[in-house]
Amino acid sequence: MGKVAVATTVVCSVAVCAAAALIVRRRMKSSGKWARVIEILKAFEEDCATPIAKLRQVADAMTVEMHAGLASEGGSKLKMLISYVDNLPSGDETGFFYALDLGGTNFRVMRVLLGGKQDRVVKREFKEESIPPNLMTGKSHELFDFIVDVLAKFVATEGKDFHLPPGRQRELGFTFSFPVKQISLSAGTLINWTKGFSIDDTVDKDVVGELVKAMERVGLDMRVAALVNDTIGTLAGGRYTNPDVVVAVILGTGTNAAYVERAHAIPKWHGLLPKSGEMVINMEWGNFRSSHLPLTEYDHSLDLDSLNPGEQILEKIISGMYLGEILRRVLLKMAEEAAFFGDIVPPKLKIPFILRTPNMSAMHSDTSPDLKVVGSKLKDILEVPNSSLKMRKVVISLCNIIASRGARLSAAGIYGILKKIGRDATKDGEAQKSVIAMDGGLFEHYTQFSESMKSSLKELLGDEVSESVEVILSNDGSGVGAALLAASHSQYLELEDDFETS
Ligand SMILES: Nc1ncnc2c1ncn2[C@@H]1O[C@H](COP(=O)(O)OP(=O)(O)O)[C@@H](O)[C@H]1O
Ligand SMILES: O=P(O)(O)OC[C@H]1O[C@@H](O)[C@H](O)[C@@H](O)[C@@H]1O
Repeated sequence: MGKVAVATTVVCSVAVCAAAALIVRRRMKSSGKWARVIEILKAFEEDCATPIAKLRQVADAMTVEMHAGLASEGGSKLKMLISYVDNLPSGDETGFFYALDLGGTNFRVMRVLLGGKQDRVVKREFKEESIPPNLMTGKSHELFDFIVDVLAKFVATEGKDFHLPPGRQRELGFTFSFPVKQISLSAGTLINWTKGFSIDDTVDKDVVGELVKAMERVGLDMRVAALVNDTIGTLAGGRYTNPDVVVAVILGTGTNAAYVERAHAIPKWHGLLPKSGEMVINMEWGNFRSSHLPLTEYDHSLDLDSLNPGEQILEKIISGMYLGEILRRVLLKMAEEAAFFGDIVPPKLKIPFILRTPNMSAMHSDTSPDLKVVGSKLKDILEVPNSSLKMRKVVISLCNIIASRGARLSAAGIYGILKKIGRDATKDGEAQKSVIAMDGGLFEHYTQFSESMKSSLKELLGDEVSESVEVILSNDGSGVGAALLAASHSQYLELEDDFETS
Protein backbone atom coordinates (compact mmCIF):
# COMPACT_ATOMS: atom_id res chain seq x y z
CA MET A 1 0.00 0.00 0.00
CA GLY A 2 1.51 3.53 -0.92
CA LYS A 3 2.72 5.87 1.83
CA VAL A 4 -0.25 8.24 1.12
CA ALA A 5 -2.73 5.42 1.42
CA VAL A 6 -1.16 4.22 4.63
CA ALA A 7 -1.17 7.73 6.04
CA THR A 8 -4.80 8.22 5.04
CA THR A 9 -5.74 4.95 6.64
CA VAL A 10 -3.93 5.86 9.79
CA VAL A 11 -5.56 9.32 9.89
CA CYS A 12 -8.99 7.81 9.28
CA SER A 13 -8.57 5.18 11.92
CA VAL A 14 -7.36 7.78 14.40
CA ALA A 15 -10.40 9.92 13.52
CA VAL A 16 -12.71 6.93 13.92
CA CYS A 17 -11.10 6.08 17.24
CA ALA A 18 -11.39 9.67 18.36
CA ALA A 19 -15.02 9.80 17.32
CA ALA A 20 -15.69 6.52 19.07
CA ALA A 21 -13.90 7.76 22.16
CA LEU A 22 -15.95 10.95 22.04
CA ILE A 23 -19.20 8.98 21.79
CA VAL A 24 -18.13 6.69 24.61
CA ARG A 25 -17.07 9.67 26.68
CA ARG A 26 -20.38 11.45 25.96
CA ARG A 27 -22.34 8.29 26.73
CA MET A 28 -20.38 7.81 29.93
CA LYS A 29 -20.91 11.48 30.79
CA SER A 30 -24.64 11.29 30.01
CA SER A 31 -24.97 8.01 31.85
CA GLY A 32 -23.11 9.64 34.73
CA LYS A 33 -25.50 12.58 34.61
CA TRP A 34 -28.48 10.27 34.38
CA ALA A 35 -27.20 8.39 37.38
CA ARG A 36 -27.12 11.74 39.21
CA VAL A 37 -30.73 12.43 38.21
CA ILE A 38 -31.79 9.10 39.67
CA GLU A 39 -29.69 9.72 42.77
CA ILE A 40 -31.46 13.06 43.37
CA LEU A 41 -34.83 11.41 42.74
CA LYS A 42 -34.18 8.55 45.16
CA ALA A 43 -32.88 10.86 47.90
CA PHE A 44 -35.96 13.06 47.52
CA GLU A 45 -38.26 10.04 47.69
CA GLU A 46 -36.58 8.85 50.88
CA ASP A 47 -36.76 12.27 52.52
CA CYS A 48 -40.47 12.60 51.68
CA ALA A 49 -41.41 9.12 52.85
CA THR A 50 -44.53 8.91 55.02
CA PRO A 51 -44.76 5.30 56.22
CA ILE A 52 -47.83 4.61 58.36
CA ALA A 53 -45.74 4.68 61.55
CA LYS A 54 -44.62 8.21 60.77
CA LEU A 55 -48.20 9.27 60.04
CA ARG A 56 -49.23 7.97 63.44
CA GLN A 57 -46.42 9.99 65.04
CA VAL A 58 -47.59 13.12 63.19
CA ALA A 59 -51.20 12.47 64.25
CA ASP A 60 -50.19 12.06 67.89
CA ALA A 61 -48.12 15.25 67.72
CA MET A 62 -51.14 17.08 66.25
CA THR A 63 -53.32 15.86 69.12
CA VAL A 64 -50.74 16.96 71.68
CA GLU A 65 -50.42 20.40 70.07
CA MET A 66 -54.22 20.75 70.02
CA HIS A 67 -54.32 20.24 73.77
CA ALA A 68 -51.44 22.72 74.23
CA GLY A 69 -53.10 25.33 72.02
CA LEU A 70 -56.37 25.05 73.97
CA ALA A 71 -54.60 25.23 77.31
CA SER A 72 -53.15 28.72 76.89
CA GLU A 73 -52.67 31.50 74.35
CA GLY A 74 -49.41 30.86 72.55
CA GLY A 75 -49.23 27.40 74.09
CA SER A 76 -48.57 25.86 70.70
CA LYS A 77 -47.78 26.66 67.07
CA LEU A 78 -51.42 25.63 66.63
CA LYS A 79 -53.29 28.86 67.44
CA MET A 80 -56.54 26.96 68.21
CA LEU A 81 -58.60 30.13 67.74
CA ILE A 82 -61.99 30.45 69.42
CA SER A 83 -64.58 31.22 66.74
CA TYR A 84 -67.45 32.32 69.03
CA VAL A 85 -69.56 29.94 66.95
CA ASP A 86 -71.24 27.86 69.63
CA ASN A 87 -74.31 27.00 67.63
CA LEU A 88 -74.07 25.57 64.16
CA PRO A 89 -76.94 26.16 61.70
CA SER A 90 -80.22 24.62 62.78
CA GLY A 91 -81.66 24.62 59.24
CA ASP A 92 -84.43 27.03 60.34
CA GLU A 93 -82.54 30.05 59.06
CA THR A 94 -84.58 32.30 56.79
CA GLY A 95 -84.04 35.53 54.93
CA PHE A 96 -81.77 37.14 52.39
CA PHE A 97 -78.06 37.47 53.16
CA TYR A 98 -74.79 38.22 51.46
CA ALA A 99 -71.48 36.42 51.98
CA LEU A 100 -67.96 37.51 51.12
CA ASP A 101 -65.10 35.03 50.96
CA LEU A 102 -61.53 36.35 50.80
CA GLY A 103 -59.26 33.38 50.04
CA GLY A 104 -55.62 33.08 49.14
CA THR A 105 -56.26 33.25 45.40
CA ASN A 106 -59.90 34.13 44.81
CA PHE A 107 -62.45 36.55 46.20
CA ARG A 108 -66.07 35.39 46.06
CA VAL A 109 -69.26 37.38 46.64
CA MET A 110 -72.54 35.59 47.15
CA ARG A 111 -76.18 36.21 48.04
CA VAL A 112 -78.52 33.53 49.30
CA LEU A 113 -82.23 33.38 50.01
CA LEU A 114 -82.82 30.98 52.90
CA GLY A 115 -86.19 29.31 53.23
CA GLY A 116 -85.91 27.50 56.54
CA LYS A 117 -86.07 23.72 57.05
CA GLN A 118 -88.65 23.33 54.28
CA ASP A 119 -87.01 25.21 51.44
CA ARG A 120 -83.37 25.42 52.64
CA VAL A 121 -81.35 27.44 50.06
CA VAL A 122 -84.12 28.86 47.90
CA LYS A 123 -81.78 30.76 45.61
CA ARG A 124 -78.05 31.42 45.42
CA GLU A 125 -76.03 33.69 43.14
CA PHE A 126 -72.30 34.26 43.30
CA LYS A 127 -69.38 35.86 41.50
CA GLU A 128 -65.69 34.94 41.77
CA GLU A 129 -62.75 37.23 41.03
CA SER A 130 -59.03 36.52 41.14
CA ILE A 131 -57.31 38.77 43.62
CA PRO A 132 -54.80 41.01 41.77
CA PRO A 133 -51.38 39.91 43.13
CA ASN A 134 -50.29 43.51 43.69
CA LEU A 135 -53.13 43.96 46.19
CA MET A 136 -51.72 41.07 48.26
CA THR A 137 -48.66 43.11 49.13
CA GLY A 138 -49.96 46.67 48.84
CA LYS A 139 -51.85 48.88 51.26
CA SER A 140 -54.70 47.67 53.47
CA HIS A 141 -57.21 50.20 52.13
CA GLU A 142 -56.40 49.17 48.52
CA LEU A 143 -57.32 45.56 49.27
CA PHE A 144 -60.53 46.48 51.09
CA ASP A 145 -61.49 49.02 48.42
CA PHE A 146 -61.12 46.21 45.85
CA ILE A 147 -63.34 43.92 47.94
CA VAL A 148 -66.01 46.59 48.35
CA ASP A 149 -65.84 47.52 44.67
CA VAL A 150 -66.60 43.92 43.66
CA LEU A 151 -69.32 43.72 46.33
CA ALA A 152 -70.98 47.00 45.29
CA LYS A 153 -71.06 45.92 41.65
CA PHE A 154 -72.58 42.58 42.70
CA VAL A 155 -75.23 44.26 44.91
CA ALA A 156 -76.14 46.46 41.94
CA THR A 157 -77.18 43.33 40.00
CA GLU A 158 -79.62 42.25 42.72
CA GLY A 159 -82.79 40.97 41.02
CA LYS A 160 -86.39 40.89 42.15
CA ASP A 161 -86.00 37.36 43.54
CA PHE A 162 -83.89 38.81 46.31
CA HIS A 163 -85.90 41.41 48.15
CA LEU A 164 -85.47 42.86 51.59
CA PRO A 165 -88.43 43.85 53.73
CA PRO A 166 -88.74 47.63 53.53
CA GLY A 167 -86.45 49.62 55.76
CA ARG A 168 -84.09 46.75 56.38
CA GLN A 169 -80.30 46.92 56.00
CA ARG A 170 -78.54 44.29 53.95
CA GLU A 171 -76.51 41.91 56.15
CA LEU A 172 -73.50 39.80 55.29
CA GLY A 173 -71.25 37.05 56.56
CA PHE A 174 -67.56 37.80 56.02
CA THR A 175 -65.32 34.77 55.44
CA PHE A 176 -61.69 35.79 55.92
CA SER A 177 -59.20 33.01 55.18
CA PHE A 178 -56.39 34.18 57.45
CA PRO A 179 -55.64 33.85 61.17
CA VAL A 180 -57.86 36.24 63.12
CA LYS A 181 -58.14 36.65 66.88
CA GLN A 182 -61.88 36.92 67.26
CA ILE A 183 -63.21 39.16 70.02
CA SER A 184 -66.80 38.29 69.14
CA LEU A 185 -68.62 36.53 66.33
CA SER A 186 -68.52 39.72 64.27
CA ALA A 187 -65.17 41.25 65.14
CA GLY A 188 -61.57 40.17 65.18
CA THR A 189 -58.05 41.38 64.57
CA LEU A 190 -55.64 40.00 61.98
CA ILE A 191 -52.85 38.06 63.71
CA ASN A 192 -50.64 37.71 60.64
CA TRP A 193 -50.91 37.23 56.91
CA THR A 194 -50.17 33.89 55.24
CA LYS A 195 -49.88 32.46 51.71
CA GLY A 196 -49.07 35.22 49.24
CA PHE A 197 -50.34 38.10 51.36
CA SER A 198 -48.15 40.53 53.27
CA ILE A 199 -49.80 43.89 54.07
CA ASP A 200 -48.24 45.38 57.20
CA ASP A 201 -50.90 48.00 57.90
CA THR A 202 -53.67 45.42 58.31
CA VAL A 203 -51.92 43.39 61.04
CA ASP A 204 -53.57 43.83 64.46
CA LYS A 205 -56.44 45.73 62.80
CA ASP A 206 -60.12 44.69 63.14
CA VAL A 207 -60.78 43.34 59.67
CA VAL A 208 -64.52 44.06 60.00
CA GLY A 209 -63.66 47.67 60.82
CA GLU A 210 -61.47 47.83 57.71
CA LEU A 211 -64.33 46.48 55.61
CA VAL A 212 -66.90 48.87 57.12
CA LYS A 213 -64.64 51.86 56.50
CA ALA A 214 -64.22 50.81 52.87
CA MET A 215 -68.01 50.45 52.53
CA GLU A 216 -68.52 53.89 54.01
CA ARG A 217 -66.04 55.33 51.49
CA VAL A 218 -68.41 54.32 48.70
CA GLY A 219 -71.70 54.76 50.59
CA LEU A 220 -72.53 51.05 50.70
CA ASP A 221 -74.81 50.48 53.67
CA MET A 222 -74.44 46.87 54.84
CA ARG A 223 -74.01 45.28 58.25
CA VAL A 224 -71.41 42.61 58.94
CA ALA A 225 -73.34 40.11 61.03
CA ALA A 226 -70.58 37.47 61.21
CA LEU A 227 -66.83 37.22 60.68
CA VAL A 228 -65.64 33.66 60.17
CA ASN A 229 -62.62 31.76 58.92
CA ASP A 230 -63.32 29.71 55.79
CA THR A 231 -62.93 26.50 57.78
CA ILE A 232 -65.67 27.69 60.16
CA GLY A 233 -67.87 28.62 57.20
CA THR A 234 -67.26 25.21 55.66
CA LEU A 235 -68.13 23.48 58.94
CA ALA A 236 -71.34 25.51 59.20
CA GLY A 237 -72.25 24.90 55.56
CA GLY A 238 -71.42 21.22 55.92
CA ARG A 239 -73.51 20.79 59.07
CA TYR A 240 -76.45 22.51 57.30
CA THR A 241 -76.65 19.60 54.90
CA ASN A 242 -75.30 16.82 57.11
CA PRO A 243 -75.83 16.68 60.89
CA ASP A 244 -72.81 14.40 61.36
CA VAL A 245 -70.27 16.97 60.17
CA VAL A 246 -67.78 17.53 63.01
CA VAL A 247 -64.61 18.55 61.17
CA ALA A 248 -63.92 20.88 58.22
CA VAL A 249 -60.67 20.91 56.26
CA ILE A 250 -59.58 23.35 53.59
CA LEU A 251 -57.05 22.23 50.98
CA GLY A 252 -56.88 25.20 48.63
CA THR A 253 -54.19 27.83 48.20
CA GLY A 254 -53.50 27.27 51.87
CA THR A 255 -54.66 24.62 54.29
CA ASN A 256 -56.46 24.66 57.61
CA ALA A 257 -58.92 22.74 59.76
CA ALA A 258 -61.75 23.47 62.18
CA TYR A 259 -63.75 21.17 64.42
CA VAL A 260 -66.42 21.11 67.12
CA GLU A 261 -64.79 21.04 70.55
CA ARG A 262 -66.48 20.51 73.89
CA ALA A 263 -66.60 23.90 75.62
CA HIS A 264 -65.34 22.42 78.91
CA ALA A 265 -62.25 21.12 77.09
CA ILE A 266 -60.94 24.64 76.42
CA PRO A 267 -58.98 25.70 79.52
CA LYS A 268 -58.04 29.05 77.96
CA TRP A 269 -61.73 29.94 77.46
CA HIS A 270 -62.79 32.08 80.44
CA GLY A 271 -66.13 33.22 79.07
CA LEU A 272 -69.51 31.83 80.03
CA LEU A 273 -69.89 28.24 78.91
CA PRO A 274 -72.23 28.25 75.91
CA LYS A 275 -75.62 26.59 76.39
CA SER A 276 -74.78 24.20 73.56
CA GLY A 277 -71.71 23.01 75.48
CA GLU A 278 -69.80 23.28 72.20
CA MET A 279 -67.41 25.75 70.59
CA VAL A 280 -66.04 25.58 67.06
CA ILE A 281 -62.26 25.93 66.98
CA ASN A 282 -60.24 27.29 64.06
CA MET A 283 -57.02 25.30 64.47
CA GLU A 284 -54.90 27.19 61.94
CA TRP A 285 -53.20 23.80 61.39
CA GLY A 286 -51.10 25.16 58.53
CA ASN A 287 -48.76 26.49 61.21
CA PHE A 288 -48.18 23.03 62.68
CA ARG A 289 -44.61 21.81 62.82
CA SER A 290 -43.03 18.72 64.32
CA SER A 291 -39.75 16.82 64.19
CA HIS A 292 -41.80 13.97 62.73
CA LEU A 293 -42.63 15.96 59.58
CA PRO A 294 -40.63 14.67 56.57
CA LEU A 295 -38.95 17.93 55.54
CA THR A 296 -36.42 18.17 52.68
CA GLU A 297 -33.76 20.63 51.58
CA TYR A 298 -36.27 21.98 49.06
CA ASP A 299 -38.81 22.72 51.83
CA HIS A 300 -36.19 24.56 53.85
CA SER A 301 -35.08 26.71 50.92
CA LEU A 302 -38.70 27.39 49.92
CA ASP A 303 -39.46 28.46 53.50
CA LEU A 304 -36.41 30.75 53.66
CA ASP A 305 -37.45 32.41 50.38
CA SER A 306 -41.10 32.78 51.47
CA LEU A 307 -42.95 35.88 52.72
CA ASN A 308 -43.27 34.24 56.16
CA PRO A 309 -40.08 32.27 56.93
CA GLY A 310 -40.42 29.83 59.84
CA GLU A 311 -44.21 30.01 59.71
CA GLN A 312 -46.90 27.77 58.15
CA ILE A 313 -44.49 24.82 57.77
CA LEU A 314 -47.20 22.18 57.35
CA GLU A 315 -49.01 24.43 54.85
CA LYS A 316 -45.85 24.76 52.79
CA ILE A 317 -45.59 21.01 52.23
CA ILE A 318 -49.29 20.31 51.76
CA SER A 319 -51.21 23.16 50.12
CA GLY A 320 -51.88 24.27 46.59
CA MET A 321 -49.77 27.40 46.66
CA TYR A 322 -46.61 25.38 47.26
CA LEU A 323 -46.77 21.88 45.68
CA GLY A 324 -45.85 23.14 42.19
CA GLU A 325 -43.06 25.26 43.64
CA ILE A 326 -41.52 22.23 45.38
CA LEU A 327 -41.59 20.39 42.02
CA ARG A 328 -39.85 23.32 40.37
CA ARG A 329 -37.10 23.36 42.98
CA VAL A 330 -36.32 19.66 42.55
CA LEU A 331 -36.27 19.98 38.74
CA LEU A 332 -33.96 22.99 39.08
CA LYS A 333 -31.50 20.95 41.14
CA MET A 334 -31.62 18.15 38.55
CA ALA A 335 -31.02 20.71 35.79
CA GLU A 336 -28.11 22.38 37.58
CA GLU A 337 -26.39 19.25 38.89
CA ALA A 338 -27.25 16.65 36.27
CA ALA A 339 -28.06 18.62 33.09
CA PHE A 340 -31.56 17.14 33.22
CA PHE A 341 -32.72 19.51 30.49
CA GLY A 342 -29.35 19.63 28.75
CA ASP A 343 -26.20 21.67 29.28
CA ILE A 344 -28.15 24.92 29.64
CA VAL A 345 -30.47 25.33 32.62
CA PRO A 346 -33.80 26.63 31.18
CA PRO A 347 -34.04 30.28 32.34
CA LYS A 348 -37.76 29.93 33.11
CA LEU A 349 -36.98 27.12 35.57
CA LYS A 350 -35.31 29.70 37.81
CA ILE A 351 -38.49 31.74 38.26
CA PRO A 352 -40.21 31.05 41.62
CA PHE A 353 -43.84 29.84 41.42
CA ILE A 354 -43.76 29.64 37.61
CA LEU A 355 -44.85 26.02 37.92
CA ARG A 356 -48.36 26.21 39.43
CA THR A 357 -50.04 23.26 41.14
CA PRO A 358 -52.87 23.07 38.55
CA ASN A 359 -50.18 22.42 35.92
CA MET A 360 -48.56 19.87 38.19
CA SER A 361 -51.84 17.98 38.58
CA ALA A 362 -52.42 18.13 34.83
CA MET A 363 -49.02 16.45 34.27
CA HIS A 364 -49.65 14.00 37.12
CA SER A 365 -52.92 12.85 35.56
CA ASP A 366 -51.37 12.33 32.11
CA THR A 367 -52.25 8.79 31.01
CA SER A 368 -51.02 9.07 27.42
CA PRO A 369 -48.39 6.43 26.43
CA ASP A 370 -45.85 9.11 25.48
CA LEU A 371 -46.81 11.45 28.35
CA LYS A 372 -47.50 14.19 25.84
CA VAL A 373 -49.23 16.44 28.43
CA VAL A 374 -46.00 16.42 30.44
CA GLY A 375 -44.08 17.23 27.27
CA SER A 376 -46.34 20.13 26.37
CA LYS A 377 -46.29 21.60 29.91
CA LEU A 378 -42.49 21.43 29.97
CA LYS A 379 -42.48 23.17 26.60
CA ASP A 380 -45.16 25.79 27.32
CA ILE A 381 -44.12 26.67 30.87
CA LEU A 382 -40.38 26.01 31.03
CA GLU A 383 -39.65 26.42 27.30
CA VAL A 384 -38.06 22.96 27.17
CA PRO A 385 -38.70 22.14 23.49
CA ASN A 386 -37.91 18.43 23.60
CA SER A 387 -38.12 15.96 26.43
CA SER A 388 -37.59 12.22 26.27
CA LEU A 389 -40.07 9.72 27.67
CA LYS A 390 -37.67 8.84 30.47
CA MET A 391 -37.41 12.52 31.44
CA ARG A 392 -41.19 12.79 31.49
CA LYS A 393 -41.40 9.69 33.70
CA VAL A 394 -39.08 11.36 36.22
CA VAL A 395 -41.45 14.36 36.31
CA ILE A 396 -44.39 12.03 37.01
CA SER A 397 -42.43 10.33 39.80
CA LEU A 398 -41.72 13.71 41.40
CA CYS A 399 -45.41 14.70 41.18
CA ASN A 400 -46.33 11.44 42.87
CA ILE A 401 -43.81 11.86 45.69
CA ILE A 402 -44.87 15.46 46.42
CA ALA A 403 -48.63 14.90 46.15
CA SER A 404 -48.70 11.71 48.22
CA ARG A 405 -46.60 13.27 50.99
CA GLY A 406 -49.06 16.19 51.21
CA ALA A 407 -52.11 13.97 50.98
CA ARG A 408 -50.90 11.47 53.58
CA LEU A 409 -49.94 14.22 56.03
CA SER A 410 -53.42 15.77 55.58
CA ALA A 411 -54.88 12.39 56.51
CA ALA A 412 -52.63 12.23 59.57
CA GLY A 413 -53.87 15.67 60.64
CA ILE A 414 -57.50 14.60 60.33
CA TYR A 415 -56.74 11.41 62.25
CA GLY A 416 -55.16 13.55 64.99
CA ILE A 417 -58.37 15.62 65.26
CA LEU A 418 -60.55 12.49 65.41
CA LYS A 419 -58.31 11.17 68.21
CA LYS A 420 -58.71 14.51 70.06
CA ILE A 421 -62.51 14.25 70.00
CA GLY A 422 -62.56 10.52 70.68
CA ARG A 423 -63.87 9.51 67.28
CA ASP A 424 -60.93 7.38 66.20
CA ALA A 425 -62.25 4.21 67.83
CA THR A 426 -65.44 2.31 68.41
CA LYS A 427 -67.10 2.29 71.85
CA ASP A 428 -68.68 -1.03 72.85
CA GLY A 429 -68.58 -2.02 69.23
CA GLU A 430 -70.43 1.14 68.24
CA ALA A 431 -68.84 3.99 66.34
CA GLN A 432 -70.45 7.43 66.12
CA LYS A 433 -70.79 8.68 62.53
CA SER A 434 -68.22 11.40 61.82
CA VAL A 435 -68.26 13.42 58.63
CA ILE A 436 -65.31 15.49 57.44
CA ALA A 437 -66.40 18.42 55.23
CA MET A 438 -63.70 19.25 52.69
CA ASP A 439 -63.33 22.31 50.50
CA GLY A 440 -60.61 24.01 48.48
CA GLY A 441 -59.44 23.87 44.91
CA LEU A 442 -56.58 21.48 45.62
CA PHE A 443 -58.85 18.81 47.12
CA GLU A 444 -61.58 19.45 44.57
CA HIS A 445 -59.40 19.28 41.46
CA TYR A 446 -56.29 17.20 42.27
CA THR A 447 -57.71 13.69 42.12
CA GLN A 448 -54.52 11.77 42.96
CA PHE A 449 -54.16 14.01 46.02
CA SER A 450 -57.73 13.60 47.31
CA GLU A 451 -57.77 9.84 46.63
CA SER A 452 -54.44 9.38 48.43
CA MET A 453 -55.73 11.41 51.38
CA LYS A 454 -58.91 9.33 51.69
CA SER A 455 -57.10 5.98 51.38
CA SER A 456 -54.47 7.05 53.93
CA LEU A 457 -57.19 8.06 56.39
CA LYS A 458 -58.82 4.65 55.98
CA GLU A 459 -55.42 3.02 56.59
CA LEU A 460 -54.96 5.01 59.80
CA LEU A 461 -58.50 4.36 61.09
CA GLY A 462 -58.61 0.68 60.21
CA ASP A 463 -61.49 -1.08 58.45
CA GLU A 464 -63.98 -1.07 61.32
CA VAL A 465 -63.74 2.59 62.37
CA SER A 466 -63.34 3.89 58.82
CA GLU A 467 -66.84 2.56 58.18
CA SER A 468 -68.14 5.34 60.44
CA VAL A 469 -65.99 8.15 59.01
CA GLU A 470 -67.02 9.83 55.77
CA VAL A 471 -65.12 12.47 53.77
CA ILE A 472 -67.37 14.73 51.67
CA LEU A 473 -66.65 17.60 49.32
CA SER A 474 -68.63 20.52 50.71
CA ASN A 475 -68.17 22.72 47.67
CA ASP A 476 -68.27 26.39 48.63
CA GLY A 477 -69.67 25.45 52.00
CA SER A 478 -67.83 28.45 53.39
CA GLY A 479 -69.99 30.87 51.39
CA VAL A 480 -73.34 29.39 52.41
CA GLY A 481 -71.97 28.76 55.88
CA ALA A 482 -71.05 32.42 56.34
CA ALA A 483 -74.53 33.47 55.17
CA LEU A 484 -76.13 30.98 57.59
CA LEU A 485 -74.08 32.31 60.49
CA ALA A 486 -75.04 35.85 59.47
CA ALA A 487 -78.69 34.75 59.44
CA SER A 488 -78.47 33.27 62.93
CA HIS A 489 -76.95 36.54 64.15
CA SER A 490 -79.14 38.92 62.21
CA GLN A 491 -80.11 42.19 63.89
CA TYR A 492 -83.71 41.45 62.87
CA LEU A 493 -83.84 38.06 64.57
CA GLU A 494 -85.37 39.44 67.78
CA LEU A 495 -88.06 41.18 65.71
CA GLU A 496 -88.94 37.85 64.09
CA ASP A 497 -88.86 36.07 67.45
CA ASP A 498 -91.11 38.80 68.93
CA PHE A 499 -93.36 38.54 65.89
CA GLU A 500 -93.65 34.75 66.25
CA THR A 501 -94.39 34.94 69.98
CA SER A 502 -96.81 37.88 69.75
N1 LIG B 1 -56.78 21.76 38.75
C1 LIG B 1 -56.12 21.94 39.91
N2 LIG B 1 -55.21 21.03 40.33
C2 LIG B 1 -54.54 21.21 41.50
N3 LIG B 1 -54.71 22.28 42.31
C3 LIG B 1 -55.61 23.20 41.93
C4 LIG B 1 -56.36 23.09 40.72
N4 LIG B 1 -57.16 24.20 40.62
C5 LIG B 1 -56.91 24.95 41.72
N5 LIG B 1 -55.99 24.35 42.49
C6 LIG B 1 -55.44 24.85 43.74
O1 LIG B 1 -56.50 25.43 44.50
C7 LIG B 1 -56.16 26.75 44.87
C8 LIG B 1 -57.40 27.62 44.86
O2 LIG B 1 -58.21 27.12 45.88
P1 LIG B 1 -59.66 27.75 46.10
O3 LIG B 1 -60.19 27.10 47.31
O4 LIG B 1 -60.41 27.68 44.85
O5 LIG B 1 -59.37 29.29 46.33
P2 LIG B 1 -58.82 30.02 47.65
O6 LIG B 1 -57.59 29.29 48.03
O7 LIG B 1 -58.59 31.39 47.17
O8 LIG B 1 -59.92 29.90 48.66
C9 LIG B 1 -55.16 27.22 43.86
O9 LIG B 1 -54.24 28.11 44.50
C10 LIG B 1 -54.45 25.95 43.44
O10 LIG B 1 -53.30 25.75 44.21
O1 LIG C 1 -59.05 29.06 51.34
P1 LIG C 1 -57.56 29.22 51.37
O2 LIG C 1 -57.10 30.49 50.80
O3 LIG C 1 -56.86 28.04 50.80
O4 LIG C 1 -57.19 29.30 52.96
C1 LIG C 1 -56.98 28.15 53.72
C2 LIG C 1 -56.22 28.56 54.98
O5 LIG C 1 -55.02 29.23 54.57
C3 LIG C 1 -54.18 29.57 55.67
O6 LIG C 1 -53.01 30.15 55.19
C4 LIG C 1 -54.89 30.53 56.61
O7 LIG C 1 -54.07 30.85 57.73
C5 LIG C 1 -56.21 29.92 57.08
O8 LIG C 1 -56.94 30.86 57.87
C6 LIG C 1 -57.04 29.49 55.89
O9 LIG C 1 -58.20 28.82 56.37
